[in-house]
Amino acid sequence: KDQWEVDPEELILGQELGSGQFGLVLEGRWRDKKVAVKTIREECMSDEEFKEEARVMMRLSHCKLVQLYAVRTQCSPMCLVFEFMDNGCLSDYLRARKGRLSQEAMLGMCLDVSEGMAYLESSNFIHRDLAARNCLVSKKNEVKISDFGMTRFVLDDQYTSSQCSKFPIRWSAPEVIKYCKFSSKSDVWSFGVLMWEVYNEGRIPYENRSNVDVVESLSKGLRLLKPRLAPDAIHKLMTWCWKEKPEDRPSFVVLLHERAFLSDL
Ligand SMILES: Cn1cc(-c2ccnc(-n3ncc4cc(C(C)(C)C)cc(F)c4c3=O)c2CO)cc(Nc2ccncn2)c1=O
Repeated sequence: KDQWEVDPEELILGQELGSGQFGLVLEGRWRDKKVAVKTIREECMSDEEFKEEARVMMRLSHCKLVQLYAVRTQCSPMCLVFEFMDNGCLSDYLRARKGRLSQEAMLGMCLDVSEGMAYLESSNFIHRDLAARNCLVSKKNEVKISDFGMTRFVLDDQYTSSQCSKFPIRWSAPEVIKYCKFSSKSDVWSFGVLMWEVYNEGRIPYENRSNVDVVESLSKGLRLLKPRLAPDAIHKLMTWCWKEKPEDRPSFVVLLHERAFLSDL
């Protein structure tokens, strides 16, 4: 028995949190902690490679990543036991607090995400779908990164090929849209869009444009406009994240040390 294998007796399942990408997500209790339990339907995830990956994901541990505590792979449906994030996903959180978000709160959210992403970057782990909808908010209003790397297990090719409707075009770097070339620098592009979401209180990027229009305007060098609430220094960082060439974009560790992010100023 792998030490990460959860003991079914220890896991108490509660009510539904949502129907996640791979199956139901339930509230639960595990070893006196409140948890979120993700059940994984076999038909929507390739089994073996996932088990191996689960061990990698459990080794990724950082205060700004949603922690994977344990997995149950020995019986179906497989399930993943995560730390519980009381305030749900960041996009809903932003929309619910529209008009009430302070500058400190918005800057803090961007800092939280850049810290978690700098850790993933240093672990050579690419998220592949960084967006406010894939970040979660804790009881203490900390933002943590969720579902990193999980797109690789999505069997539904509506998600995975960039021509299809469910592909996150509005968060994707040009080289991802054109050649599916993922890297930490393509995560940095997505982080720029996430900052835009935060300072636009959860609005959809390129709101009234179709995916085709978005791709076309990006190729002409057009970019998202500065959100009304964003200071110039933050907008400058966003546009740096949206440089056409990946090598011209900052790394997360460089972003972390940017003046606009140094909260001690
Ligand atoms: C850990 N966790 C997960 C969730 C939760 C619930 C339902 N779906 C999801 N999602 N959301 C998004 C998602 C996205 C993917 C991609 C492969 C990247 C496309 C893969 C997933 F597997 C999920 C998933 O499972 C989550 C996110 O994994 C909700 C929590 N908390 C709350 C609290 C209050 N209200 C609602 N949720 C929580 O603490």
